[in-house]
Amino acid sequence: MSRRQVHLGAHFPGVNSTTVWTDPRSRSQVDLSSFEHLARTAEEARLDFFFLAEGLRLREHKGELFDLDVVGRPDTLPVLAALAAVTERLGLVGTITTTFNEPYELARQWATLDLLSRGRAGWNVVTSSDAFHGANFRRGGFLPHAERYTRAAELLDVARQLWDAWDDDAVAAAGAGETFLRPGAVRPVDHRGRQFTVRGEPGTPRGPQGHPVLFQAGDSAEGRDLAAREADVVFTAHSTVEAGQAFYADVKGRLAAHGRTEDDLKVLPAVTVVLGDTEAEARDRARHVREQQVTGPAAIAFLEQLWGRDLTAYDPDGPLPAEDPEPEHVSVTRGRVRHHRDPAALARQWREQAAANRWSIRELVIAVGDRGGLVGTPSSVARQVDEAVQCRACDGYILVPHLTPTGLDDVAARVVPLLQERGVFRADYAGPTLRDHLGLGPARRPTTAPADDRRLVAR
Ligand SMILES: Cc1cc2nc3c(=O)[nH]c(=O)nc-3n(C[C@H](O)[C@H](O)[C@H](O)COP(=O)(O)O)c2cc1C
Repeated sequence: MSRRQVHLGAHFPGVNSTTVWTDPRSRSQVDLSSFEHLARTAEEARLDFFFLAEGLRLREHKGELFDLDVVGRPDTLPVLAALAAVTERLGLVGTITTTFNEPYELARQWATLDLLSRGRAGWNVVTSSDAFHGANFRRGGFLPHAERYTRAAELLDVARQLWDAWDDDAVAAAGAGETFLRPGAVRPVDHRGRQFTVRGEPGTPRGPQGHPVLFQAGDSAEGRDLAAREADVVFTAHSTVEAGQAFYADVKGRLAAHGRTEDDLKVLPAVTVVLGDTEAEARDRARHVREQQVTGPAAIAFLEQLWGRDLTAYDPDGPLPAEDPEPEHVSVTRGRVRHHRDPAALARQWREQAAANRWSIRELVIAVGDRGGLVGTPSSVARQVDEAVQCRACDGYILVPHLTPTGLDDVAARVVPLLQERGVFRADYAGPTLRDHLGLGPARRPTTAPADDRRLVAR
């Protein structure tokens, strides 16, 4: 039996604590040349797609803008549209929330990107984390967690109706015949739901993929259900083999209820990669990267997120605070997803870990914030990627470099050829569209409605 094929995406390292902006090789996170460099590198290596995250508000810490790592980024869709002009085959995937947008405008924008890129558009659907982001939008507050997913489901339903309203061959070939549109090839949409009312014919012709490839990132049961029902790819943070296998089994186990099979949904965790000529050199480099990511002030700010109070009097190279966090004050940081269910218990656990290993605050933060990632020689990293895919921990990875924009260069030059040699990664693109790269069939409409609100998507 042939080996399962690896899928790879390139995450633009624009913002966040993984990005090492103090490195002298770092360049702008907003300049077109940076996006272009990463995209061209990814395309030359025959990666499946380029990937952009979305952040709709600058993070705050203790009432001020959080300035210890990179913040501020351009809007997703114009960046992808610009990249469509400088790449030929690479998939172009971006994150856009369903919580603050309207389905008509999103369907139109994604269809436009799919047209401009000739079938390379992919939409990472997220529902956003908190009311802090909501304050920037006219909805003001925020939808409760479950309602965000109900809204996402209805929004996707409307978007699919809009994408399907034009037939593939609705428009006559230029210069042929007297009528521009084939009669009956564009049908009106008439949707009246709890969140949206949309009536009329959409103004944008159908893109080459029909529907853009749909990604989903959200880890709750509702998020996983949305992925199982609607998505072609799920983006996850479960990047270790053990956590990945559990996530993979869970999310793929949800597919049958929607008449779908394992191959219909790809699981792609975010992962960092650090290479060296020897294993020891790679480990040293990984350690150096972590030390650059976790400066002394960053370590203190990280602890303050759990303790919920100012800890700047503490020495980052000294021991952890002896007192416990006060739960009612927890979360002095806004705009970043954190799930500390029991801060006091976690603080105790960290204190014990630090004492047992003789770690300072900074060493503790370096250790507990480390998601593992792929560290090793090019051949050991290629083997790790291959094995993770064969043992169903994932279907590949979204690679998250720590340097903007050159962080993918070494992986592209040194690891991808080894994956090709192993017979698990394409030597060239098999087709022109992102659907082709991911081995996905034609765009489909979901066969089942959301369990909690079937009325909304009855058709
Ligand atoms: C791997 C991953 C990547 C995400 N990326 C983004 C992002 O770029 N922008 C964003 O607003 N939310 C992002 N999210 C957060 C989701 O929007 C979601 O709101 C959040 O995970 C809470 O939903 P949940 O309870 O279903 O996990 C991401 C989530 C995951 C798991």
